[in-house]
Amino acid sequence: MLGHKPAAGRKVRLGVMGGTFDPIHHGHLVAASEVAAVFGLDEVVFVPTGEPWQKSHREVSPAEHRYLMTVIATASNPRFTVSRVDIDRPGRTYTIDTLRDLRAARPEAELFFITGADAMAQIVSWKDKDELWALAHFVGVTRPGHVLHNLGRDDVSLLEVPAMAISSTDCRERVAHDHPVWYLVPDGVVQYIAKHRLYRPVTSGAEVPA
Ligand SMILES: Nc1ncnc2c1ncn2[C@@H]1O[C@H](COP(=O)(O)OP(=O)(O)OP(=O)(O)O)[C@@H](O)[C@H]1O
Ligand SMILES: O=C(O)c1ccc[n+]([C@@H]2O[C@H](COP(=O)([O-])O)[C@@H](O)[C@H]2O)c1
Repeated sequence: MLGHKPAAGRKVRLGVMGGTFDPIHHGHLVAASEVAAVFGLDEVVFVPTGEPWQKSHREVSPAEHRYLMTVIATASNPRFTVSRVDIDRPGRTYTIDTLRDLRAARPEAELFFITGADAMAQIVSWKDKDELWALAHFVGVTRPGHVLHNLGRDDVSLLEVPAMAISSTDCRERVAHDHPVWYLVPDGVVQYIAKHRLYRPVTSGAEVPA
């Protein structure tokens, strides 16, 4: 098992960072790192979405690209791991399934689902939302430009994390306009995006310059 062993007799504390990660950026990594430190997590598993149904208004990059970028971004941290549960499950991705699958795979672990302020505000629209709370402790983290609400629940924790005004949308737009994403995403992810020409406008054969 990756991650760190807990003290004898204590349950493994497993953070779960779900996201589309198109691409993964330093805002995701800082949020996970801060929650891990404050909640004494043994491991944080990053779970790239398969079909993120609330992002169906835009084209999402193939899951394998998003998965591999997540592996590259987390590789240097011994407490960070990546799970394929959401990308290997056919159909739309719902957190209720993510948490059930992780509970089945890691019955020894106590789960902490990490979510940014924007996603937190959307939870009321998530599938089977009333059943989520029994499966994991939810930790809402601050994000520049969004107000963090606790949904009126005592069992949800709120945490201020270092402010990283970065979004995947902004990273994609920067690449599309030939602007740098160095230091917004990990170096290996910059290279991966360039190597696979992700987020570049598609040029048809007819548009080859003279
Ligand atoms: N800069 C950030 N600070 C804190 N939390 C963040 C930050 N960026 C994303 N998150 C949180 O990480 C999780 C996954 O986010 P996601 O992969 O959708 O990234 P995103 O930057 O919001 O993407 P997009 O711009 O494509 O919507 C969500 O819970 C989101 O709120
Ligand atoms: O369960 C749902 O209905 C649901 C709806 C939207 C988002 N989520 C989860 O929220 C996390 C962040 O999603 P996103 O779309 O902001 O990248 C990710 O783990 C998604 O699977 C979950």
